[in-house]
Amino acid sequence: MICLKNIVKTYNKGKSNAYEALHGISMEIKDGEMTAVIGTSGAGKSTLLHILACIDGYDSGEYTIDGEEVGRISEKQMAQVRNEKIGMVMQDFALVDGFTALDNVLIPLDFAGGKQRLRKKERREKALKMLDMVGMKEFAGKPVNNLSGGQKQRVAIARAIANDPSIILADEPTGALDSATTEEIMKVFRDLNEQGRTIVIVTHDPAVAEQCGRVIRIEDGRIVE
Ligand SMILES: Nc1ncnc2c1ncn2[C@@H]1O[C@H](COP(=O)(O)OP(=O)(O)OP(=O)(O)O)[C@@H](O)[C@H]1O
Repeated sequence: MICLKNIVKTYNKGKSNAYEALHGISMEIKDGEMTAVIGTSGAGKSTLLHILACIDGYDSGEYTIDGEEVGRISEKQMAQVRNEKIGMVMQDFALVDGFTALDNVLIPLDFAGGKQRLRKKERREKALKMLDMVGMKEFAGKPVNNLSGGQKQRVAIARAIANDPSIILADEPTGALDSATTEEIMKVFRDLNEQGRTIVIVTHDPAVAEQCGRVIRIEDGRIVE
């Protein structure tokens, strides 16, 4: 499903401060796999995740999702792939403070275009269903700034899955959480994986990596294990 062949990524390409962060990454992630990406600070984990998420481009190599080469499509098509196929979860939750949990989950549903677009009432029902899936339905009307870290991350996961993406990419999703809350959030990811979603989690935490079916270690911009 996800296939990277010899991906090279240089920051500040062509400038005096150019820095090659990925030196030729090749890997395959199959449908339904739950994969951890680990490695020391600066190894290139976030860089790789941003490429997978179609947030960042790359210099050379080939990246295909479901056989479609991402590098060859337009910016607009890339945004479409991002919206339809990928859900992102960040360490700092990236929720809109002051918005309720429900309104945060509604954001991707309100932005969805084309055949994915639902009517207003259906969008609300869908958002509530997503909150229910992560155990947060009863908090739907609460402003997210009044929630705990673990609750915020649940809302962020509900938002990430709102448009039914097949791939969930998470960048240190438990980095701001204590170990008990980390365990709860990992249970949410495992449940989503069991429902068939492909999950890639960048983490520093061995306890998180341990719960993934597969671990990819990156050092110095290369896969070493
Ligand atoms: N926007 C940027 N401009 C220049 N260099 C960058 C940029 N982003 C990252 N880098 C460099 O690329 C390398 C890989 O960074 P990346 O953030 O992918 O590492 P990481 O493994 O995610 O690290 P961490 O665990 O600390 O988040 C680092 O040396 C970093 O300094």
